[in-house]
Amino acid sequence: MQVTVVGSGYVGTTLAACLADAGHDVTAIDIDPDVVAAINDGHAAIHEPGLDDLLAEHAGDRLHATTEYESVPDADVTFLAIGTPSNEDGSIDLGALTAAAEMTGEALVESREGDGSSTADPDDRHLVVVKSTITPPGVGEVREALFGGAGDAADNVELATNPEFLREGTAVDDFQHPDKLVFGTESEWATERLEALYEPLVAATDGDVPVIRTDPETAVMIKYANNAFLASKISLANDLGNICKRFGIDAYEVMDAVGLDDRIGAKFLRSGVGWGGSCFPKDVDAIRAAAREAGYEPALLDAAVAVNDGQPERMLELLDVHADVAGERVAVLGLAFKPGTDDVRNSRAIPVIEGLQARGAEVVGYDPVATENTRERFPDIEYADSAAAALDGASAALVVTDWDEFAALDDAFDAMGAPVVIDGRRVIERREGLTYEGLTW
Ligand SMILES: NC(=O)c1ccc[n+]([C@@H]2O[C@H](COP(=O)([O-])OP(=O)(O)OC[C@H]3O[C@@H](n4cnc5c(N)ncnc54)[C@H](O)[C@@H]3O)[C@@H](O)[C@H]2O)c1
Ligand SMILES: O=c1ccn([C@@H]2O[C@H](COP(=O)(O)OP(=O)(O)O[C@H]3O[C@H](CO)[C@@H](O)[C@H](O)[C@H]3O)[C@@H](O)[C@H]2O)c(=O)[nH]1
Repeated sequence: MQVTVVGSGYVGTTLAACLADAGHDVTAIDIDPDVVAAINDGHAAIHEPGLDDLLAEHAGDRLHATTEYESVPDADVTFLAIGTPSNEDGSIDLGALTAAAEMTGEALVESREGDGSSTADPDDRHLVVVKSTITPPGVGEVREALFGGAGDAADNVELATNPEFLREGTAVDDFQHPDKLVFGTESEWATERLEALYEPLVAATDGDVPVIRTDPETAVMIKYANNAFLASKISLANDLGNICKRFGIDAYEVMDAVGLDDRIGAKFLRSGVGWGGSCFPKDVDAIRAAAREAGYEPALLDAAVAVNDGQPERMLELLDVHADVAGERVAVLGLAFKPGTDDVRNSRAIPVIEGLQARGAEVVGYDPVATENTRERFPDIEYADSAAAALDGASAALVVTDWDEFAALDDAFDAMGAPVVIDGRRVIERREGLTYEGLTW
């Protein structure tokens, strides 16, 4: 199939590379020429394990990147994978996505004018699929932008939604081995087209991927329910973990046992400094705002956010018990919102660094891949080239991201003055000579 992917960020680049790998001819569009140049050069503008290998294999062959929308009319499917960030009040900002939808519609008109056709040709229908995470009311807004751009050509265009569940750090593997596929369509034709598109991917997984065929609004609600559930699950683990800490009980021992209950499951029960990233915070905020707009107060989701927002400060309060860090060098180990990515959007490192700065500490940060992205937010703190260099001469260390390499740190703590380690992710072993506090254990 001919596929166009509009937006080449974490989701769009993964989608484009994996669809090319599945045998489709893919054009990746982005307004950022550097992103386009990187893809055509066979590597990604972001850090995502496995992605560069796919780009190196398919760029210039089944995968091309461009800043132009020219490939849209010839595509069997055009995906919109544009960011949907938060407005100040937490509601979804659809500005970039509706702009891209309108440009996609306009590209279809131009092709219609180009070939002189004036009536709807049922064999020449265009399926435009929203990959971005959008609220149910947002579906109508994107449809309006797309059809508005398409004008008279709109009768040949159909909108569908196909939310994405991949995680950063494991994006390629998640996309290639999905737990489920969700097709939100308005016709059998659109459903069949999506089935045909995903067929090689499903076949590669022995064909046992559940497919949910539903309407566009239900499909996007499934995505929010998914993220809201997972974020709340972690917040519940954090709430219970904070209680455990008060009683001197190890929350990990407790939750490991709780997770053995089939009805609960073992995943996403790791308590600590909380959930960050480009998805959970903004998506939980967006669905809370949409619920409120519709006249419903989402009390449980409000509480999940409140617990999450409190965790970085709880970490700093534990530090206060052991050290006055004013004027002291303090290491922050891990800047990315999770291991395996260079993404720092809503990383828990941000409130932790701000809290340290408010205490007058001299912050030195270390992350294997997220330093440059953090520098944009905190240009004036020191950045170390290794965890050991960050710890050298520091009077305290705060572990914010569970990178594997931190678990291997041992002698490096000897270079600290009077070593205090506050572990927000349970990666460091307690050891002799180390004043160690786990956030919930
Ligand atoms: N990041 C994730 O792990 C993840 C997972 C599932 C779903 N999602 C959802 O997918 C969507 C995209 O997320 P992301 O993290 O990939 O975003 P991103 O910010 O990494 O990428 C968006 C890209 O779109 C480009 N862009 C903006 N306007 C454009 C336009 N008019 N035409 C062409 N390109 C344009 C930007 O330059 C950028 O490269 C969001 O709705 C997000 O919630 C993200
Ligand atoms: O037990 C856990 C698991 C995760 N986290 C934190 O939760 C955040 C999110 O982690 P994760 O879900 O692994 O990464 P994301 O890439 O944000 O993926 C989430 O958000 C994506 C965007 O919507 C969805 O597609 C994914 O299904 C969903 O897991 C990170 O800060 C993690 O440190 C915990 O604190 N405890």
